[in-house]
Amino acid sequence: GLKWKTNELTYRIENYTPDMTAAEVDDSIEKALQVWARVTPLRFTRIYSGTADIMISFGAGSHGDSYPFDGPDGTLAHAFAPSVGIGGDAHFDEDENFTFRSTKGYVLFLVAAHEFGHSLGLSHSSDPGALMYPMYSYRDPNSFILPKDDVNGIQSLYG
Ligand SMILES: CC(C)C[C@H](C(=O)NO)C(=O)N[C@@H](CC(=O)O)C(=O)NCc1ccccc1
Ligand SMILES: [Ca+2]
Ligand SMILES: [Zn+2]
Ligand SMILES: [Zn+2]
Repeated sequence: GLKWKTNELTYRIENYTPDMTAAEVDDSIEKALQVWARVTPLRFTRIYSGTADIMISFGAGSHGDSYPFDGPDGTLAHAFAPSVGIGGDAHFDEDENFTFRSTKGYVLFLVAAHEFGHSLGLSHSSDPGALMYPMYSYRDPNSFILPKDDVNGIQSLYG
């Protein structure tokens, strides 16, 4: 579907990557959701069992859907547009090295923020400075500001 019909969404972290501590994964996911919550009426509540709107998991190769991952690099993650079932879910390629703040590997916060853009209904942007640009580029997570193109995109759906 195009967008969520409600502003109150739930998420669940189903498993963890061994690349980082659980607390670092939790913080990365929370901060990535806050990126979008800050510029929309959307609110995210974490649940620890059952089915959430946004189910978050790490897996390598074939991992339970029709889109197997491809080993190190290439595809880093994917997420499904809003809908029932797999809609909204975000899967991260465990064959990547995810990091908390380091430039070595891929910063989970940045990848997750990009994926949650898809989970909320955004497609890729042609603006090279946009978070939703197709290719990962490192930005300091501590000073990250959502680019205008992404603000416009999400507010056109949930403004
Ligand atoms: C066709 C899809 C499944 C490719 C996939 C993606 O866009 N996922 O949202 C992906 O992992 N793209 C790579 C780039 C590539 O495969 O060429 C990427 O870096 N995505 C994560 C990303 C992109 C921009 C900012 C932050 C993170
Ligand atoms: Ca990969
Ligand atoms: Zn998947
Ligand atoms: Zn993408």
